[in-house]
Amino acid sequence: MATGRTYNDAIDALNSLQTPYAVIEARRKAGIRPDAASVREMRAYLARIGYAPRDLDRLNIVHVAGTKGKGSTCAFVDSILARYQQKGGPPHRVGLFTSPHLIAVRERIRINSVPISEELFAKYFFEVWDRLEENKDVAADAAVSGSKPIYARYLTLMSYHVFLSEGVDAAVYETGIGGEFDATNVVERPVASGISTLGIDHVFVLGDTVDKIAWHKAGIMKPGSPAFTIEQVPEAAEVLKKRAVEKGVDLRFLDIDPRLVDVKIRPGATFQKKNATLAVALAGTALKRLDPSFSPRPDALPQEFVDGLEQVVWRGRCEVKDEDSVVWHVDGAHTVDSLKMAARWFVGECANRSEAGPKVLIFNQQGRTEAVDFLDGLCNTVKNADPAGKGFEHVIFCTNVTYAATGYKRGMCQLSDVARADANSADFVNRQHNPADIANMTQQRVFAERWKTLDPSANIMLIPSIEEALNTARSLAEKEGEKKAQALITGSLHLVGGALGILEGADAL
Ligand SMILES: Nc1ncnc2c1ncn2[C@@H]1O[C@H](COP(=O)(O)OP(=O)(O)OP(=O)(O)O)[C@@H](O)[C@H]1O
Ligand SMILES: [Mg+2]
Ligand SMILES: [Mg+2]
Repeated sequence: MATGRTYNDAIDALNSLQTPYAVIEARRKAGIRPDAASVREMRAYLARIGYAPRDLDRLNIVHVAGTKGKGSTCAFVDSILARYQQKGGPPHRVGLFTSPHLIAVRERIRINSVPISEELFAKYFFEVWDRLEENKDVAADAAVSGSKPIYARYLTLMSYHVFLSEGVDAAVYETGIGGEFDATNVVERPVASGISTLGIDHVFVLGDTVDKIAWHKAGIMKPGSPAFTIEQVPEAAEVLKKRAVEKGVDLRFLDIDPRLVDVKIRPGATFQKKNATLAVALAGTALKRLDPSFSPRPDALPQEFVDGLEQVVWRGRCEVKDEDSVVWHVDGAHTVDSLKMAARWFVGECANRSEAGPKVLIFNQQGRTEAVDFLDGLCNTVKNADPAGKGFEHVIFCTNVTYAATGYKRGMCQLSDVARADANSADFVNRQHNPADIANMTQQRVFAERWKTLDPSANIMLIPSIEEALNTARSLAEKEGEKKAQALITGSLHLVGGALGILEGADAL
């Protein structure tokens, strides 16, 4: 264990808790999945750092699960609550816990919408670390005696300590994977639970059909707490209803809130209005809990809600950055359905721009073999939207390594590089992928083969780093001349975080 106590030391210690690729593979082969023991273990860790689940009641937690739109919904709720906090509250301090991060791990734990500082992160990280060390045997569960929780669980545990120590009185929690067995599911009495759009993702852990996935997500509903969801595909809706009845939970299916009609939600697409609808219901329930006299007019949203929804900042989703020769469209979609949404959004943006030049795709996915099936919808959505049936002229498949020169050191690095990684890059360290696949661009080659069958006229390129991918797009654009190239950067949040870091430099966070 590192001897120092700096932010950098905290990040190194945290990275040592990542499950290595070899272990993930071994578990997958043995068919080991998270189960009820996961939440039991989280409770035991919570006890070791000095809290009982009922202590979490002080946080007035809004808990959100879903396949897509969790983070966006949480960001909307946070932004609405922030308007009340800024007026003097309640709430007086708002916590936000999300995953994954784009640029720095601190992004996952925010107070009043701002990522906690490096100093606070280091302080609370090591307080949790020390308590775990000191109370090795306090846990009722033998499985966790003496051990440390893995990466995502450690951050979840730490977030409770941060929020409780900092006097947070309303906290918004995004689940990591699933719900029933997720680390965030130690909360027993949330103020409200929200389930965003359900679809297919994390098939190994959650199952390969929407009903199995819905079962997991429904696990965040708790008796005594209202639950909300939006329109779902029938198989998912059925499971949610059934589990709500079993648990005795009042689950409401919300149609798009008519009060949003004049609210400028960005992007103005239906999926985002669903996220906003869910957020309005969740924030309203939280505010009512904090202040029983809170009773907004039924026919119009309070100004604080409108401002919160219109002014939300949620980086890496549907972002446009206009440069001299390229307009970058940046979206972290990484499932079949959300990539279709992202493609539709991109096409809409291009259509609004009279000077739109050639279309360029920069795509990365790492580690998920099913990702090759993400490409069909992406390719066809763009082709079908073009009157001449033209898709992307240039298609770049890159790895998730950020920089060309420093390679793995700044990117998703190998175990041996963890110690050498510098302050900023350590947030990107990822031991969960096979380094050989990245070096050989194995997955990118599979993508290229598929794209050739989808669109034989496309100019397909394999590029080893995000930095070089962006530079390639720029030089293609300059060659093409007067019309600005329209680039879509999508497929993974690692790609999007890396790209924003390069495009914005030090200002990225
Ligand atoms: N309700 C939705 N339905 C379908 N796609 C969505 C929805 N909301 C967002 N998306 C798409 O998914 C992307 C990721 O959104 P968001 O970060 O809110 O999802 P998430 O559930 O937090 O995903 P993650 O698995 O990355 O944590 C967005 O950029 C957008 O393209
Ligand atoms: Mg996910
Ligand atoms: Mg998320």
